[in-house]
Amino acid sequence: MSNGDIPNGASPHATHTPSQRYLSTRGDDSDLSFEDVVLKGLASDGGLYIPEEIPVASDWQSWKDLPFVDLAYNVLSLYISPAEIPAPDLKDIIRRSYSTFRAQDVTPLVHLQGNIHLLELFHGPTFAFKDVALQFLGNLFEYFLVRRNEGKTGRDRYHLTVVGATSGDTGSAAIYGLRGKKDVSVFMLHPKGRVSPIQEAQMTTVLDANVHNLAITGNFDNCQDIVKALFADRDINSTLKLGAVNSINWARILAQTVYYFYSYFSLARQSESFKVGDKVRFVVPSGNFGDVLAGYFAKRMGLPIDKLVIATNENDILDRFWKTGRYEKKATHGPAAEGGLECDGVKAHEDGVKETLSPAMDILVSSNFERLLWFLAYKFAAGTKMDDEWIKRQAGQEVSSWLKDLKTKGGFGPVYKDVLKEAREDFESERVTDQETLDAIKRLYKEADYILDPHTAVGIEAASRSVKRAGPGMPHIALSTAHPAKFAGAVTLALKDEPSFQFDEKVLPREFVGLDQKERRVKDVANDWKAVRELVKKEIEEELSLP
Ligand SMILES: Cc1ncc(COP(=O)(O)O)c(C=O)c1O
Ligand SMILES: N[C@@H](CCOP(=O)(O)O)C(=O)O
Repeated sequence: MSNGDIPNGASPHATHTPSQRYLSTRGDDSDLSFEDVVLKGLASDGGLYIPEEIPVASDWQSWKDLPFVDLAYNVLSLYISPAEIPAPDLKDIIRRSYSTFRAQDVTPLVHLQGNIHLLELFHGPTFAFKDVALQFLGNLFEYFLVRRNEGKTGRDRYHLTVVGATSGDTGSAAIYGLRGKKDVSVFMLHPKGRVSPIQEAQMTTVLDANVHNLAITGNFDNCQDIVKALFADRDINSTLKLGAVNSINWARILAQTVYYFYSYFSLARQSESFKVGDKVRFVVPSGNFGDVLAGYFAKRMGLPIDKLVIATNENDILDRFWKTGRYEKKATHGPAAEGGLECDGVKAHEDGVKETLSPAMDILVSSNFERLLWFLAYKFAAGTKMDDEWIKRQAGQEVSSWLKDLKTKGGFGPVYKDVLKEAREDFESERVTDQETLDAIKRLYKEADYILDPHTAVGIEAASRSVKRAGPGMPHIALSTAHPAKFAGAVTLALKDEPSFQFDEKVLPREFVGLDQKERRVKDVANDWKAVRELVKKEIEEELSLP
Protein backbone atom coordinates (compact mmCIF):
# COMPACT_ATOMS: atom_id res chain seq x y z
CA MET A 1 0.00 0.00 0.00
CA SER A 2 1.29 3.48 -0.82
CA ASN A 3 1.86 6.38 1.55
CA GLY A 4 -0.77 8.42 -0.15
CA ASP A 5 -3.34 5.68 0.24
CA ILE A 6 -5.34 6.80 3.24
CA PRO A 7 -4.81 10.42 4.10
CA ASN A 8 -5.87 10.11 7.72
CA GLY A 9 -3.87 6.95 8.30
CA ALA A 10 -6.98 4.93 9.23
CA SER A 11 -7.32 1.25 8.42
CA PRO A 12 -8.34 0.90 4.77
CA HIS A 13 -11.05 -1.58 5.59
CA ALA A 14 -12.77 0.76 8.01
CA THR A 15 -13.49 3.20 5.23
CA HIS A 16 -13.47 1.27 1.95
CA THR A 17 -16.12 -1.05 0.53
CA PRO A 18 -14.92 -3.96 -1.67
CA SER A 19 -15.77 -1.97 -4.81
CA GLN A 20 -13.24 0.62 -3.61
CA ARG A 21 -10.36 -1.91 -3.31
CA TYR A 22 -8.68 -3.34 -6.39
CA LEU A 23 -7.01 -6.55 -7.56
CA SER A 24 -5.08 -7.63 -10.63
CA THR A 25 -6.68 -9.86 -13.26
CA ARG A 26 -3.65 -12.17 -13.02
CA GLY A 27 -3.99 -12.77 -9.32
CA ASP A 28 -0.70 -11.51 -7.83
CA ASP A 29 -1.83 -8.10 -6.65
CA SER A 30 -4.82 -7.36 -4.43
CA ASP A 31 -6.24 -5.02 -1.80
CA LEU A 32 -5.00 -1.88 -3.55
CA SER A 33 -6.47 1.58 -3.19
CA PHE A 34 -7.95 3.63 -6.03
CA GLU A 35 -4.98 6.01 -5.87
CA ASP A 36 -2.54 3.12 -6.21
CA VAL A 37 -4.23 1.66 -9.26
CA VAL A 38 -4.64 5.04 -10.94
CA LEU A 39 -0.98 5.94 -10.48
CA LYS A 40 0.39 2.47 -11.30
CA GLY A 41 -1.81 1.89 -14.36
CA LEU A 42 -0.70 -1.69 -14.98
CA ALA A 43 -0.24 -4.33 -12.27
CA SER A 44 3.25 -5.66 -11.62
CA ASP A 45 2.17 -9.16 -12.71
CA GLY A 46 1.21 -7.68 -16.11
CA GLY A 47 -2.52 -7.81 -15.32
CA LEU A 48 -5.13 -5.07 -15.31
CA TYR A 49 -6.79 -3.70 -12.22
CA ILE A 50 -10.45 -4.33 -11.48
CA PRO A 51 -12.56 -3.61 -8.40
CA GLU A 52 -12.79 -6.52 -5.98
CA GLU A 53 -16.54 -6.28 -6.36
CA ILE A 54 -18.85 -4.46 -8.78
CA PRO A 55 -21.25 -2.35 -6.71
CA VAL A 56 -24.98 -2.58 -7.36
CA ALA A 57 -26.44 0.92 -7.53
CA SER A 58 -29.71 0.19 -5.75
CA ASP A 59 -31.00 3.77 -6.11
CA TRP A 60 -29.96 4.30 -9.75
CA GLN A 61 -33.52 5.09 -10.86
CA SER A 62 -33.54 8.20 -8.68
CA TRP A 63 -30.63 9.65 -10.69
CA LYS A 64 -32.89 10.34 -13.69
CA ASP A 65 -32.94 14.12 -13.67
CA LEU A 66 -29.43 14.77 -12.40
CA PRO A 67 -27.05 16.95 -14.41
CA PHE A 68 -24.07 15.07 -15.87
CA VAL A 69 -21.63 16.11 -13.13
CA ASP A 70 -23.92 15.07 -10.27
CA LEU A 71 -24.64 11.76 -11.91
CA ALA A 72 -20.91 11.29 -12.44
CA TYR A 73 -20.31 11.87 -8.75
CA ASN A 74 -22.92 9.24 -7.81
CA VAL A 75 -21.31 6.64 -10.07
CA LEU A 76 -17.67 7.42 -9.28
CA SER A 77 -18.12 7.62 -5.52
CA LEU A 78 -19.22 3.99 -5.49
CA TYR A 79 -15.66 3.12 -6.58
CA ILE A 80 -13.65 5.81 -4.76
CA SER A 81 -13.66 5.96 -0.99
CA PRO A 82 -14.17 9.40 0.62
CA ALA A 83 -11.19 8.43 2.78
CA GLU A 84 -9.10 8.74 -0.38
CA ILE A 85 -10.83 11.67 -2.06
CA PRO A 86 -13.23 13.54 0.20
CA ALA A 87 -16.61 14.23 -1.43
CA PRO A 88 -16.09 18.01 -1.99
CA ASP A 89 -12.73 17.32 -3.69
CA LEU A 90 -14.15 14.63 -5.95
CA LYS A 91 -17.04 16.91 -6.90
CA ASP A 92 -14.60 19.67 -7.72
CA ILE A 93 -12.43 17.37 -9.88
CA ILE A 94 -15.51 16.25 -11.79
CA ARG A 95 -16.84 19.79 -12.23
CA ARG A 96 -13.51 21.06 -13.58
CA SER A 97 -13.11 18.07 -15.89
CA TYR A 98 -16.41 18.67 -17.67
CA SER A 99 -16.31 22.46 -17.72
CA THR A 100 -14.04 22.16 -20.78
CA PHE A 101 -16.79 20.56 -22.87
CA ARG A 102 -18.58 22.56 -25.54
CA ALA A 103 -21.99 20.91 -24.93
CA GLN A 104 -23.83 21.95 -21.81
CA ASP A 105 -24.99 18.42 -21.09
CA VAL A 106 -21.48 17.08 -21.87
CA THR A 107 -22.61 13.98 -23.81
CA PRO A 108 -25.85 14.83 -25.64
CA LEU A 109 -28.17 12.20 -27.06
CA VAL A 110 -29.71 12.89 -30.47
CA HIS A 111 -32.37 10.94 -32.31
CA LEU A 112 -30.94 9.59 -35.56
CA GLN A 113 -33.68 7.55 -37.19
CA GLY A 114 -36.24 4.89 -36.25
CA ASN A 115 -35.20 3.37 -32.98
CA ILE A 116 -31.57 4.45 -33.22
CA HIS A 117 -30.26 7.27 -31.04
CA LEU A 118 -26.76 8.66 -31.21
CA LEU A 119 -24.76 9.40 -28.09
CA GLU A 120 -22.44 12.23 -29.13
CA LEU A 121 -19.25 11.81 -27.15
CA PHE A 122 -17.13 14.26 -29.12
CA HIS A 123 -17.84 17.60 -27.49
CA GLY A 124 -14.63 17.71 -25.46
CA PRO A 125 -11.39 19.58 -26.26
CA THR A 126 -10.08 17.08 -28.84
CA PHE A 127 -13.40 16.08 -30.42
CA ALA A 128 -13.29 12.40 -29.40
CA PHE A 129 -14.88 10.24 -26.70
CA LYS A 130 -11.51 9.88 -24.99
CA ASP A 131 -11.87 13.40 -23.59
CA VAL A 132 -14.61 12.22 -21.23
CA ALA A 133 -12.15 10.03 -19.35
CA LEU A 134 -8.90 11.85 -20.00
CA GLN A 135 -9.98 15.29 -18.81
CA PHE A 136 -10.92 13.54 -15.56
CA LEU A 137 -7.76 11.43 -15.40
CA GLY A 138 -5.53 14.48 -15.96
CA ASN A 139 -7.15 16.21 -13.00
CA LEU A 140 -6.94 13.06 -10.87
CA PHE A 141 -3.20 12.75 -11.50
CA GLU A 142 -2.79 16.39 -10.55
CA TYR A 143 -4.81 15.93 -7.35
CA PHE A 144 -2.80 12.91 -6.18
CA LEU A 145 0.54 14.48 -7.11
CA VAL A 146 -0.16 17.73 -5.30
CA ARG A 147 -1.00 15.73 -2.19
CA ARG A 148 2.05 13.46 -2.46
CA ASN A 149 4.40 16.37 -3.09
CA GLU A 150 3.27 18.65 -0.31
CA GLY A 151 6.37 20.14 1.31
CA LYS A 152 8.77 18.36 -1.10
CA THR A 153 11.22 20.04 -3.43
CA GLY A 154 13.45 19.15 -6.41
CA ARG A 155 14.15 15.48 -7.07
CA ASP A 156 12.30 14.47 -3.90
CA ARG A 157 9.05 15.24 -5.64
CA TYR A 158 7.03 12.32 -7.02
CA HIS A 159 7.29 12.80 -10.79
CA LEU A 160 4.97 10.66 -12.89
CA THR A 161 6.13 9.60 -16.36
CA VAL A 162 3.13 8.69 -18.44
CA VAL A 163 3.79 6.40 -21.40
CA GLY A 164 0.94 5.76 -23.79
CA ALA A 165 0.19 4.17 -27.14
CA THR A 166 -2.24 5.73 -29.54
CA SER A 167 -3.81 5.24 -32.91
CA GLY A 168 -4.67 8.93 -32.73
CA ASP A 169 -7.46 9.78 -30.32
CA THR A 170 -6.08 8.70 -26.94
CA GLY A 171 -2.88 10.58 -27.76
CA SER A 172 -4.49 13.93 -28.40
CA ALA A 173 -6.96 13.60 -25.52
CA ALA A 174 -4.20 12.60 -23.08
CA ILE A 175 -1.93 15.40 -24.24
CA TYR A 176 -4.72 17.96 -23.83
CA GLY A 177 -5.55 16.50 -20.42
CA LEU A 178 -1.95 16.64 -19.17
CA ARG A 179 -0.24 19.52 -20.97
CA GLY A 180 1.46 21.95 -18.64
CA LYS A 181 0.58 19.97 -15.51
CA LYS A 182 3.18 19.94 -12.75
CA ASP A 183 5.11 16.78 -11.84
CA VAL A 184 3.91 14.78 -14.82
CA SER A 185 5.44 14.16 -18.24
CA VAL A 186 3.71 12.39 -21.10
CA PHE A 187 5.36 10.26 -23.79
CA MET A 188 2.89 9.37 -26.50
CA LEU A 189 3.78 6.70 -29.06
CA HIS A 190 1.85 6.70 -32.33
CA PRO A 191 2.38 4.56 -35.43
CA LYS A 192 4.17 6.79 -37.91
CA GLY A 193 1.96 7.68 -40.87
CA ARG A 194 -0.99 5.67 -39.56
CA VAL A 195 -2.96 8.38 -37.76
CA SER A 196 -5.15 10.91 -39.54
CA PRO A 197 -3.58 14.28 -40.47
CA ILE A 198 -5.77 16.15 -37.96
CA GLN A 199 -4.93 13.70 -35.17
CA GLU A 200 -1.24 14.04 -35.94
CA ALA A 201 -1.50 17.83 -35.95
CA GLN A 202 -3.49 17.83 -32.67
CA MET A 203 -0.78 15.84 -30.91
CA THR A 204 2.38 17.28 -32.35
CA THR A 205 1.48 20.97 -32.24
CA VAL A 206 1.34 20.93 -28.44
CA LEU A 207 4.73 22.34 -27.51
CA ASP A 208 4.55 22.26 -23.68
CA ALA A 209 7.81 20.98 -22.21
CA ASN A 210 6.11 18.02 -20.50
CA VAL A 211 4.70 16.64 -23.78
CA HIS A 212 6.80 14.25 -25.91
CA ASN A 213 5.50 12.76 -29.16
CA LEU A 214 7.22 9.66 -30.54
CA ALA A 215 6.40 8.39 -34.05
CA ILE A 216 7.13 4.64 -34.14
CA THR A 217 7.90 2.81 -37.36
CA GLY A 218 5.25 0.15 -36.86
CA ASN A 219 1.57 -0.24 -36.14
CA PHE A 220 -0.56 0.53 -33.09
CA ASP A 221 -0.03 -2.92 -31.55
CA ASN A 222 3.74 -2.38 -31.75
CA CYS A 223 3.26 0.85 -29.79
CA GLN A 224 1.04 -0.95 -27.26
CA ASP A 225 3.63 -3.74 -26.89
CA ILE A 226 6.41 -1.21 -26.31
CA VAL A 227 4.37 0.45 -23.57
CA LYS A 228 3.79 -2.92 -21.89
CA ALA A 229 7.50 -3.78 -22.20
CA LEU A 230 8.40 -0.50 -20.48
CA PHE A 231 6.00 -1.27 -17.64
CA ALA A 232 7.53 -4.74 -17.33
CA ASP A 233 11.04 -3.26 -16.99
CA ARG A 234 11.30 -2.98 -13.21
CA ASP A 235 14.19 -0.57 -13.36
CA ILE A 236 12.61 2.12 -15.52
CA ASN A 237 9.18 1.53 -14.01
CA SER A 238 10.39 2.31 -10.51
CA THR A 239 12.95 5.00 -11.29
CA LEU A 240 10.73 6.95 -13.66
CA LYS A 241 7.45 6.05 -11.89
CA LEU A 242 5.56 5.08 -15.02
CA GLY A 243 1.89 5.88 -15.36
CA ALA A 244 -0.74 4.91 -17.95
CA VAL A 245 -3.36 6.88 -19.84
CA ASN A 246 -4.53 4.08 -22.08
CA SER A 247 -7.63 2.21 -21.11
CA ILE A 248 -5.43 -0.21 -19.17
CA ASN A 249 -5.81 2.52 -16.53
CA TRP A 250 -8.90 1.67 -14.51
CA ALA A 251 -9.94 5.34 -14.18
CA ARG A 252 -10.52 5.43 -17.95
CA ILE A 253 -13.11 2.66 -17.79
CA LEU A 254 -14.71 4.07 -14.68
CA ALA A 255 -15.21 7.56 -16.14
CA GLN A 256 -16.75 6.08 -19.28
CA THR A 257 -19.36 4.19 -17.25
CA VAL A 258 -21.09 7.48 -16.47
CA TYR A 259 -22.38 8.19 -19.96
CA TYR A 260 -24.18 4.86 -20.17
CA PHE A 261 -26.34 5.98 -17.26
CA TYR A 262 -26.61 9.54 -18.50
CA SER A 263 -27.71 8.62 -22.02
CA TYR A 264 -30.22 6.11 -20.68
CA PHE A 265 -31.85 8.88 -18.67
CA SER A 266 -31.61 11.30 -21.61
CA LEU A 267 -33.59 8.78 -23.64
CA ALA A 268 -36.19 8.51 -20.88
CA ARG A 269 -36.50 12.31 -20.85
CA GLN A 270 -36.69 12.63 -24.63
CA SER A 271 -38.92 9.72 -25.60
CA GLU A 272 -42.53 9.33 -24.54
CA SER A 273 -42.56 5.61 -25.14
CA PHE A 274 -39.41 4.88 -23.11
CA LYS A 275 -39.64 4.71 -19.32
CA VAL A 276 -36.99 4.29 -16.65
CA GLY A 277 -36.81 0.53 -16.11
CA ASP A 278 -37.24 -0.34 -19.81
CA LYS A 279 -34.46 -2.16 -21.61
CA VAL A 280 -32.11 -0.63 -24.13
CA ARG A 281 -29.28 -1.84 -26.36
CA PHE A 282 -25.99 0.00 -26.64
CA VAL A 283 -23.90 -0.31 -29.79
CA VAL A 284 -20.21 0.43 -29.38
CA PRO A 285 -17.52 0.78 -32.07
CA SER A 286 -14.75 -1.28 -30.50
CA GLY A 287 -11.00 -1.72 -30.68
CA ASN A 288 -9.30 -2.01 -27.31
CA PHE A 289 -12.62 -3.02 -25.68
CA GLY A 290 -12.48 -0.20 -23.12
CA ASP A 291 -15.59 1.69 -24.11
CA VAL A 292 -17.89 -1.31 -24.32
CA LEU A 293 -16.42 -2.71 -21.08
CA ALA A 294 -17.60 0.46 -19.33
CA GLY A 295 -21.10 -0.51 -20.53
CA TYR A 296 -20.63 -3.95 -18.98
CA PHE A 297 -19.92 -2.31 -15.63
CA ALA A 298 -23.04 -0.14 -16.01
CA LYS A 299 -25.08 -3.28 -16.71
CA ARG A 300 -23.67 -5.11 -13.72
CA MET A 301 -24.42 -2.05 -11.58
CA GLY A 302 -28.08 -2.40 -12.46
CA LEU A 303 -28.73 -0.39 -15.65
CA PRO A 304 -31.28 -2.38 -17.70
CA ILE A 305 -29.14 -3.08 -20.78
CA ASP A 306 -30.54 -5.81 -22.99
CA LYS A 307 -27.30 -6.34 -24.93
CA LEU A 308 -24.06 -4.53 -25.54
CA VAL A 309 -23.37 -4.79 -29.26
CA ILE A 310 -19.68 -4.80 -30.12
CA ALA A 311 -19.02 -3.31 -33.55
CA THR A 312 -15.61 -4.10 -35.06
CA ASN A 313 -14.09 -3.18 -38.38
CA GLU A 314 -12.22 -5.81 -40.41
CA ASN A 315 -9.77 -6.17 -37.50
CA ASP A 316 -12.22 -8.52 -35.94
CA ILE A 317 -10.58 -10.49 -33.12
CA LEU A 318 -13.51 -9.65 -30.83
CA ASP A 319 -16.16 -10.57 -33.37
CA ARG A 320 -14.40 -13.89 -34.00
CA PHE A 321 -14.36 -14.61 -30.26
CA TRP A 322 -18.11 -14.13 -29.94
CA LYS A 323 -18.73 -16.26 -33.05
CA THR A 324 -16.31 -19.10 -32.23
CA GLY A 325 -15.08 -18.91 -28.63
CA ARG A 326 -11.50 -18.58 -29.93
CA TYR A 327 -9.45 -15.48 -29.24
CA GLU A 328 -6.65 -15.47 -31.79
CA LYS A 329 -4.51 -12.99 -33.63
CA LYS A 330 -4.83 -13.82 -37.28
CA ALA A 331 -2.32 -12.70 -39.85
CA THR A 332 -4.25 -11.46 -42.85
CA HIS A 333 -1.42 -9.76 -44.66
CA GLY A 334 2.06 -8.31 -44.20
CA PRO A 335 5.29 -9.69 -42.77
CA ALA A 336 3.45 -12.07 -40.44
CA ALA A 337 2.79 -14.34 -43.34
CA GLU A 338 6.58 -14.71 -43.69
CA GLY A 339 7.18 -15.35 -40.01
CA GLY A 340 6.41 -12.11 -38.18
CA LEU A 341 8.45 -9.31 -36.68
CA GLU A 342 11.06 -9.79 -34.01
CA CYS A 343 11.66 -7.01 -31.55
CA ASP A 344 14.40 -7.04 -28.96
CA GLY A 345 13.02 -8.14 -25.61
CA VAL A 346 9.38 -7.82 -26.62
CA LYS A 347 7.56 -10.92 -27.82
CA ALA A 348 7.13 -10.60 -31.54
CA HIS A 349 3.61 -10.48 -32.87
CA GLU A 350 2.26 -10.72 -36.34
CA ASP A 351 1.64 -7.54 -38.26
CA GLY A 352 -1.77 -8.88 -39.16
CA VAL A 353 -3.47 -5.54 -38.68
CA LYS A 354 -5.45 -4.40 -41.65
CA GLU A 355 -5.45 -0.67 -42.39
CA THR A 356 -9.09 0.39 -42.56
CA LEU A 357 -11.13 3.56 -42.88
CA SER A 358 -11.69 3.46 -39.09
CA PRO A 359 -8.00 3.50 -38.08
CA ALA A 360 -8.54 4.05 -34.34
CA MET A 361 -9.93 0.51 -34.26
CA ASP A 362 -7.09 -1.05 -36.25
CA ILE A 363 -6.06 -3.19 -33.31
CA LEU A 364 -5.00 -6.80 -33.31
CA VAL A 365 -5.32 -7.49 -29.58
CA SER A 366 -7.91 -5.72 -27.41
CA SER A 367 -6.21 -5.02 -24.10
CA ASN A 368 -9.36 -4.65 -21.97
CA PHE A 369 -10.76 -7.97 -23.04
CA GLU A 370 -8.60 -9.36 -20.23
CA ARG A 371 -10.85 -7.61 -17.70
CA LEU A 372 -13.95 -9.28 -19.09
CA LEU A 373 -12.14 -12.62 -19.17
CA TRP A 374 -11.59 -12.32 -15.42
CA PHE A 375 -15.29 -11.81 -14.75
CA LEU A 376 -16.17 -14.72 -17.06
CA ALA A 377 -13.62 -16.96 -15.34
CA TYR A 378 -14.90 -15.84 -11.93
CA LYS A 379 -18.48 -16.74 -12.82
CA PHE A 380 -17.35 -20.11 -14.14
CA ALA A 381 -15.32 -20.88 -11.02
CA ALA A 382 -18.18 -19.69 -8.79
CA GLY A 383 -20.06 -22.79 -9.98
CA THR A 384 -17.78 -24.85 -7.71
CA LYS A 385 -19.35 -23.22 -4.61
CA MET A 386 -15.89 -22.73 -3.09
CA ASP A 387 -15.20 -19.62 -0.99
CA ASP A 388 -14.75 -16.23 -2.65
CA GLU A 389 -11.01 -16.08 -2.08
CA TRP A 390 -10.51 -19.42 -3.84
CA ILE A 391 -12.77 -18.38 -6.73
CA LYS A 392 -10.83 -15.15 -7.24
CA ARG A 393 -7.51 -17.01 -7.18
CA GLN A 394 -8.87 -19.50 -9.69
CA ALA A 395 -10.07 -16.70 -11.99
CA GLY A 396 -6.62 -15.07 -11.85
CA GLN A 397 -4.95 -18.37 -12.76
CA GLU A 398 -7.32 -18.99 -15.66
CA VAL A 399 -6.73 -15.49 -17.05
CA SER A 400 -2.95 -15.87 -16.69
CA SER A 401 -3.03 -19.11 -18.61
CA TRP A 402 -5.20 -17.70 -21.43
CA LEU A 403 -2.94 -14.65 -21.71
CA LYS A 404 0.16 -16.84 -21.73
CA ASP A 405 -1.25 -18.79 -24.67
CA LEU A 406 -2.08 -15.54 -26.44
CA LYS A 407 1.52 -14.45 -26.07
CA THR A 408 3.25 -17.72 -26.88
CA LYS A 409 0.82 -19.38 -29.31
CA GLY A 410 -0.95 -16.32 -30.76
CA GLY A 411 -4.31 -17.25 -29.27
CA PHE A 412 -6.38 -19.44 -27.00
CA GLY A 413 -9.67 -21.27 -27.05
CA PRO A 414 -12.20 -22.39 -27.71
CA VAL A 415 -13.08 -21.41 -24.14
CA TYR A 416 -15.45 -23.63 -22.11
CA LYS A 417 -18.99 -23.68 -23.47
CA ASP A 418 -20.37 -22.03 -20.34
CA VAL A 419 -17.83 -19.22 -20.53
CA LEU A 420 -18.88 -18.40 -24.09
CA LYS A 421 -22.55 -18.73 -23.14
CA GLU A 422 -22.00 -16.23 -20.34
CA ALA A 423 -20.23 -13.81 -22.71
CA ARG A 424 -23.16 -14.07 -25.11
CA GLU A 425 -25.63 -13.25 -22.33
CA ASP A 426 -24.35 -9.70 -22.16
CA PHE A 427 -22.81 -9.09 -25.59
CA GLU A 428 -23.44 -9.55 -29.27
CA SER A 429 -20.97 -8.69 -31.99
CA GLU A 430 -20.87 -7.45 -35.56
CA ARG A 431 -18.05 -7.06 -38.09
CA VAL A 432 -18.35 -4.18 -40.54
CA THR A 433 -16.31 -3.81 -43.73
CA ASP A 434 -14.91 -0.59 -45.17
CA GLN A 435 -17.49 -0.63 -47.96
CA GLU A 436 -20.31 -1.00 -45.42
CA THR A 437 -18.78 1.88 -43.45
CA LEU A 438 -18.84 4.14 -46.50
CA ASP A 439 -22.39 3.06 -47.32
CA ALA A 440 -23.52 3.90 -43.77
CA ILE A 441 -21.99 7.39 -43.98
CA LYS A 442 -23.74 7.96 -47.34
CA ARG A 443 -27.07 6.57 -46.20
CA LEU A 444 -27.26 8.64 -43.01
CA TYR A 445 -26.28 11.78 -44.91
CA LYS A 446 -29.12 11.22 -47.38
CA GLU A 447 -31.75 9.93 -44.98
CA ALA A 448 -31.03 11.92 -41.80
CA ASP A 449 -28.81 14.79 -42.97
CA TYR A 450 -26.22 13.65 -40.41
CA ILE A 451 -22.50 13.23 -41.08
CA LEU A 452 -20.98 10.27 -39.24
CA ASP A 453 -17.29 9.72 -38.61
CA PRO A 454 -16.16 6.30 -39.91
CA HIS A 455 -15.93 4.70 -36.42
CA THR A 456 -19.44 5.81 -35.56
CA ALA A 457 -20.54 4.56 -38.98
CA VAL A 458 -19.24 1.09 -38.09
CA GLY A 459 -21.50 1.29 -35.03
CA ILE A 460 -24.49 2.50 -37.03
CA GLU A 461 -24.21 -0.38 -39.50
CA ALA A 462 -24.02 -2.78 -36.54
CA ALA A 463 -27.00 -1.03 -34.92
CA SER A 464 -29.11 -1.45 -38.07
CA ARG A 465 -28.42 -5.19 -38.01
CA SER A 466 -29.16 -5.41 -34.29
CA VAL A 467 -32.49 -3.59 -34.72
CA LYS A 468 -33.53 -6.31 -37.17
CA ARG A 469 -32.72 -9.02 -34.62
CA ALA A 470 -34.14 -7.30 -31.55
CA GLY A 471 -37.27 -5.97 -33.23
CA PRO A 472 -38.57 -2.43 -33.61
CA GLY A 473 -39.59 -2.08 -29.96
CA MET A 474 -36.01 -2.15 -28.67
CA PRO A 475 -34.35 1.27 -28.52
CA HIS A 476 -30.70 1.39 -29.53
CA ILE A 477 -28.15 3.92 -28.33
CA ALA A 478 -25.17 3.97 -30.67
CA LEU A 479 -22.02 5.61 -29.34
CA SER A 480 -20.62 8.31 -31.57
CA THR A 481 -16.96 8.17 -30.69
CA ALA A 482 -15.40 10.94 -32.78
CA HIS A 483 -16.22 14.08 -34.72
CA PRO A 484 -16.24 13.47 -38.51
CA ALA A 485 -13.70 16.26 -39.10
CA LYS A 486 -11.01 14.08 -37.51
CA PHE A 487 -11.35 11.63 -40.38
CA ALA A 488 -11.69 13.90 -43.39
CA GLY A 489 -10.36 11.27 -45.83
CA ALA A 490 -13.03 8.66 -45.14
CA VAL A 491 -15.86 11.17 -44.86
CA THR A 492 -14.92 12.86 -48.14
CA LEU A 493 -14.53 9.51 -49.85
CA ALA A 494 -18.06 8.60 -48.82
CA LEU A 495 -19.70 11.91 -49.65
CA LYS A 496 -17.70 13.30 -52.56
CA ASP A 497 -20.50 12.66 -55.05
CA GLU A 498 -23.17 14.36 -52.96
CA PRO A 499 -23.80 17.75 -54.58
CA SER A 500 -24.70 19.45 -51.29
CA PHE A 501 -21.63 18.17 -49.42
CA GLN A 502 -18.87 20.68 -48.67
CA PHE A 503 -16.33 19.50 -46.08
CA ASP A 504 -15.17 22.93 -44.93
CA GLU A 505 -18.67 24.27 -44.64
CA LYS A 506 -20.50 21.22 -43.28
CA VAL A 507 -17.92 19.51 -41.10
CA LEU A 508 -14.81 21.47 -40.22
CA PRO A 509 -14.96 23.04 -36.74
CA ARG A 510 -13.25 26.41 -36.36
CA GLU A 511 -10.89 24.88 -33.78
CA PHE A 512 -9.23 22.86 -36.55
CA VAL A 513 -8.69 25.74 -38.97
CA GLY A 514 -4.99 26.54 -39.32
CA LEU A 515 -3.89 23.64 -37.10
CA ASP A 516 -1.87 22.12 -39.94
CA GLN A 517 0.21 25.31 -40.22
CA LYS A 518 1.39 25.35 -36.60
CA GLU A 519 4.88 24.44 -35.41
CA ARG A 520 5.28 20.76 -34.48
CA ARG A 521 7.49 18.67 -32.22
CA VAL A 522 7.85 14.91 -32.76
CA LYS A 523 10.69 12.37 -32.81
CA ASP A 524 10.88 9.33 -35.08
CA VAL A 525 11.86 6.13 -33.24
CA ALA A 526 12.38 2.54 -34.42
CA ASN A 527 9.98 -0.20 -33.34
CA ASP A 528 12.33 -1.21 -30.53
CA TRP A 529 11.33 -0.87 -26.91
CA LYS A 530 14.92 -0.39 -25.72
CA ALA A 531 15.41 2.52 -28.12
CA VAL A 532 12.22 4.06 -26.75
CA ARG A 533 13.39 3.45 -23.17
CA GLU A 534 16.67 5.25 -23.76
CA LEU A 535 14.94 8.18 -25.42
CA VAL A 536 12.44 8.50 -22.57
CA LYS A 537 15.27 8.50 -20.01
CA LYS A 538 17.18 11.15 -21.93
CA GLU A 539 14.20 13.44 -22.50
CA ILE A 540 13.04 13.19 -18.90
CA GLU A 541 16.50 14.12 -17.69
CA GLU A 542 16.50 17.15 -19.99
CA GLU A 543 12.99 18.16 -18.97
CA LEU A 544 13.68 17.91 -15.24
CA SER A 545 16.85 19.97 -15.64
CA LEU A 546 14.91 22.85 -17.18
CA PRO A 547 14.83 25.92 -14.97
C1 LIG B 1 -12.89 7.12 -32.59
C2 LIG B 1 -12.77 5.84 -31.87
N1 LIG B 1 -13.78 4.97 -31.90
C3 LIG B 1 -13.71 3.79 -31.27
C4 LIG B 1 -12.58 3.40 -30.59
C5 LIG B 1 -12.57 2.07 -29.90
O1 LIG B 1 -12.72 2.19 -28.52
P1 LIG B 1 -12.13 1.08 -27.55
O2 LIG B 1 -10.68 1.01 -27.84
O3 LIG B 1 -12.41 1.57 -26.19
O4 LIG B 1 -12.82 -0.19 -27.88
C6 LIG B 1 -11.48 4.27 -30.55
C7 LIG B 1 -10.20 3.97 -29.85
O5 LIG B 1 -10.02 3.36 -28.93
C8 LIG B 1 -11.60 5.54 -31.17
O6 LIG B 1 -10.60 6.42 -31.10
N1 LIG C 1 -8.12 3.94 -30.47
C1 LIG C 1 -7.19 4.26 -29.49
C2 LIG C 1 -6.21 3.19 -29.21
C3 LIG C 1 -5.82 3.21 -27.75
O1 LIG C 1 -6.91 2.85 -27.01
P1 LIG C 1 -7.11 3.10 -25.47
O2 LIG C 1 -8.56 3.37 -25.35
O3 LIG C 1 -6.69 1.87 -24.80
O4 LIG C 1 -6.30 4.27 -25.04
C4 LIG C 1 -6.56 5.61 -29.77
O5 LIG C 1 -7.24 6.42 -30.28
O6 LIG C 1 -5.42 5.85 -29.48
